[in-house]
Amino acid sequence: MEILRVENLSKQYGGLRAVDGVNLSVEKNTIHGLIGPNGAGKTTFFSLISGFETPTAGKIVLDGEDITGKKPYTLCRKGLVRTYQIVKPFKGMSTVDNVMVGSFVNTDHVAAAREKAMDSLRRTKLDHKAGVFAGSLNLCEQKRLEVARALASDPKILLLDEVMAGLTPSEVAEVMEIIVDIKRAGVTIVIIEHIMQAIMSISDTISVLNFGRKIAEGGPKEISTDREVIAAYLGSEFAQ
Ligand SMILES: Nc1ncnc2c1ncn2[C@@H]1O[C@H](COP(=O)(O)OP(=O)(O)OP(=O)(O)O)[C@@H](O)[C@H]1O
Repeated sequence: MEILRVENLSKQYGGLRAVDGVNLSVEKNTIHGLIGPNGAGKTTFFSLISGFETPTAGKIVLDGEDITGKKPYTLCRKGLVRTYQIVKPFKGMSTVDNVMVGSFVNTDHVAAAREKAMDSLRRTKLDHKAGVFAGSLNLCEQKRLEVARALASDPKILLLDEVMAGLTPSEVAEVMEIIVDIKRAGVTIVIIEHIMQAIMSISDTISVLNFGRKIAEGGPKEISTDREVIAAYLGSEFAQ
């Protein structure tokens, strides 16, 4: 069953079409990977879906409702939330207080918000760091904090922007496990990631963007052998 549909989505910056007529459908309770070379339009695509940018053309439908042009806060209340490529915790606040910022989307009660935050920290294996300043967390912990904060708002669909970038292989494995657990708990995930081995092993479906256009879509096996995808990443001589 479909949870998110994007029709002919486009974003033009001056003469540049960062996202160019993309059609895409995300199935409920799946992990949908979004890959493509640098500058392909992946982050812009996320910004359009999550309401941080307004599309030049096209339509975004969440659970049957047209959400095109809706603001991030409204979308968050409807269950669509994103994380950022660059982590920005409130460094002078504790880890749990950072995560409570997400909880307050759905509750005004401090005790309930704290409980939700602690639950999110357990799911991201950060509960032992609840009381420390977020500024003292290492990169992997800060990335998990971003995920915990998003989870605390109780999303139906979670957009993850490069949550594994800059991590060691064992940290990548740990984050992969956390993401699969989140899916198992019933959350649909759309994920941008450059680490191929990670995206290939956790995604149910992968869409490939290149110069703002969707050039391929399918299961990991199909994508890894697609000539156009190989050409986009490695140069056309490799696809011959
Ligand atoms: N606010 C903006 N104004 C003008 N051009 C922009 C803006 N945001 C993005 N772009 C351009 O749009 C194109 C797509 O950028 P985007 O960041 O979405 O790509 P990406 O696939 O996320 O890349 P990366 O993998 O490097 O993060 C790039 O050419 C970029 O320079």
